[in-house]
Amino acid sequence: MTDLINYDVFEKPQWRDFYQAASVPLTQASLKQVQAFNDRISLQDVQDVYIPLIHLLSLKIKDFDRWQDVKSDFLHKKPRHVPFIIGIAGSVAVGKSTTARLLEVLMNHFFPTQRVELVTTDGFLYSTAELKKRGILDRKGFPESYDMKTLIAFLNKVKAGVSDITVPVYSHKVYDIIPDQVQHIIKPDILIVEGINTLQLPSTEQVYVSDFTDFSIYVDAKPELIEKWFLERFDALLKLALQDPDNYYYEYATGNHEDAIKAAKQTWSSIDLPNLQEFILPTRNRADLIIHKGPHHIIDQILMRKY
Ligand SMILES: Nc1ncnc2c1ncn2[C@@H]1O[C@H](COP(=O)(O)OP(=O)(O)OP(=O)(O)O)[C@@H](O)[C@H]1O
Ligand SMILES: CC(C)(CO)[C@@H](O)C(=O)NCCC(=O)O
Repeated sequence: MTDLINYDVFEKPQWRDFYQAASVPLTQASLKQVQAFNDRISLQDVQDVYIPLIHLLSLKIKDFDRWQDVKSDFLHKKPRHVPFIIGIAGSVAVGKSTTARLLEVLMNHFFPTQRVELVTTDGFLYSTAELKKRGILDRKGFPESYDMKTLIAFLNKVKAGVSDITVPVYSHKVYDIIPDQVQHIIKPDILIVEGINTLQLPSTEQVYVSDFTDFSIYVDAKPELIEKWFLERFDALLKLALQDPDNYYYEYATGNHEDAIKAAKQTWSSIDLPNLQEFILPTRNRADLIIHKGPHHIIDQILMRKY
C-alpha cells in the first residue's frame, strides 16, 4: 500500500485509548435504526472506534468554526455560521450508509444543539431514463452516471447558507430516482454526504466535491469481503421484495434463487468491482481518515492522514 505513506496506522486498541471519556449512549435495540438491512453493528466497535472519532470530529469542528471567524474578521465581514461537511466514500456495499447513519445518530446524541443532516450522492445519479438516453445504463455508479454539476451546486448552496434546499431521492428498491419526491435540507450545522464519488475528481467539472468537505472518511475492506456483503444485501433485498410486485427485485425474488445469485455475482464482477478498482480505490489516499473493516464488518485498523 505505497499510496498510504502519508498515513499513521492505528490498531483498534491504540485508537480506542486515545479517547474513552464518553460511553456509548445506545442500546443494541436502538442501534437497529441505523442498520441498513440484515447485519449487526458491533456495540464494541461503536465504543472503541466511533466514540474517539466523534470526539476528534468535535475538535475539528471547533477549529473550523474558529477559522471561519478569523477569516470573516480579516475580510471585515460579519461572521456567519458556515456548515461543516463530512464526506464518506468507499465501494458499493462496503457500509457507507450504515457508517453515515451511525455518525448521524451519535452526533445527534453528543452535539444536541447542532442540526445534523445526511444526504447520499445516489440522489444525484441520472434517472434510468436519462442513463438510457446517454447509452450508459450499464455504467450506473461510474463517474459519468452522476450529475456532478448539480451535486456541486447543491454543496455550494449548503455552504452559502441557503435555507431550504431540495435533493432528488434515489431508491435501491425501485432501482431509480423516485420522481416527484425530494429531500429537504434545512440549514444544517453539520452535513454528512455519503457516496462512492465523494473523493472523486469529476472529468466534467473544475470544482470537486472534496472542495466542500471539511473532513473525509473512506470505508475500506478487501474486495472479496465486500462482494460477500454485496451478495448478503442482495439476498436481504430479495426477501423484502417477495411481497411487493413493484419492487425492482421482485422477478429475482420469485424466480430461481440460484439464477438470481448468479445475476448478482455478474453485476458485482462486471460493474461494481471494476468501478471500485478503477475509480473508487484510487481516491482512498485523499481521505482524512480510513476505517478498515475485516470479517463481519468488525473494524481492525484506523488510518489517519499525517499532513
Ligand atoms: N458496521 C456494520 N455492521 C454490520 N453490518 C453492516 C455494517 N455496515 C454495513 N453493514 C451491512 O453491509 C451491507 C452494505 O451496507 P450499506 O448498505 O451501508 O453499504 P453502502 O456502502 O452504503 O452501499 P451502496 O453504495 O450500495 O449504497 C448491508 O447489508 C449492511 O447491513
Ligand atoms: C446506486 C449505486 C451506484 C451506489 O449506491 C449502486 O448501489 C448500484 O446500483 N450500482 C449498479 C450496479 C448494481 O446493481 O449494483
